[in-house]
Amino acid sequence: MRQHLVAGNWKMNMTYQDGLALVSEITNMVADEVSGPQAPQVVICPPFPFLHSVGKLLPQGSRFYLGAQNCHQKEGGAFTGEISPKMLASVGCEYVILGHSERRQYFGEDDELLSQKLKAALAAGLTPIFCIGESLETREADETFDFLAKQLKDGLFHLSNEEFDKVVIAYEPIWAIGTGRTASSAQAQEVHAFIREQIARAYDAEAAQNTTILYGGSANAQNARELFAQPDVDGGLIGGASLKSRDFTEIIKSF
Ligand SMILES: O=C[C@H](O)COP(=O)(O)O
Repeated sequence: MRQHLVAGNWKMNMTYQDGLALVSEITNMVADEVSGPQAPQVVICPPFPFLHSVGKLLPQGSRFYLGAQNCHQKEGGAFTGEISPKMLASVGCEYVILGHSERRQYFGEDDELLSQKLKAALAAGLTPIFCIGESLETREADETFDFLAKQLKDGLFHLSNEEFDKVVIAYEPIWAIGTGRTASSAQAQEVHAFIREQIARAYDAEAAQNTTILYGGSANAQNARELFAQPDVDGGLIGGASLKSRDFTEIIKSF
């Protein structure tokens, strides 16, 4: 179901102690300052070792949810060092980020592997936050829309209607991630509207309207309000600014 949503992706940052302190600050600030029908769901995505403890700090029945940054494609077995979707669900995770450009770039995750991960995550009852986004080279070559259409088709549109219904999409232009160079609100809106068009073609108009589509890439307390005001931008996948309680809370308040 389409909804306002802000997810904080901590990536490989924070110690356990700092992470728990951050979550306590955020939950307290949000409880005091955030309310109303426009207020988003908030997903906290810490590193694996912190998941269980962070989950315990999230108030039950509140707007907060726990998410992971990745998962393996199998339910279990001899895969040393890996974490299955079932394990994530068992520690209270409800979301998992998949297809982040850092996973694609540094860990060689391709559409075939991501398809398997998506299926596995859905089978375990997790909501995937599936990331797509073009490089600067692709944008400058004026190939953004072809590139994104292919990422959607190969990465996501193999899902059944019922499966697709449970997926959140995050548009993250690679050139904007961690660079301080945010996509303009017009650029974000243009791509988000394009994504909805592609969903309508692959599924139907209702699916397109019901999909939650987040923007990610140097979103911060200063630019979130304008980004979230765009008709097809439903929220954000936040990296750097999710590591500071005041900044993250301001972003959560930006609807
Ligand atoms: O997952 C989050 C994105 O990669 C955005 O990161 P950023 O906000 O640090 O640019």
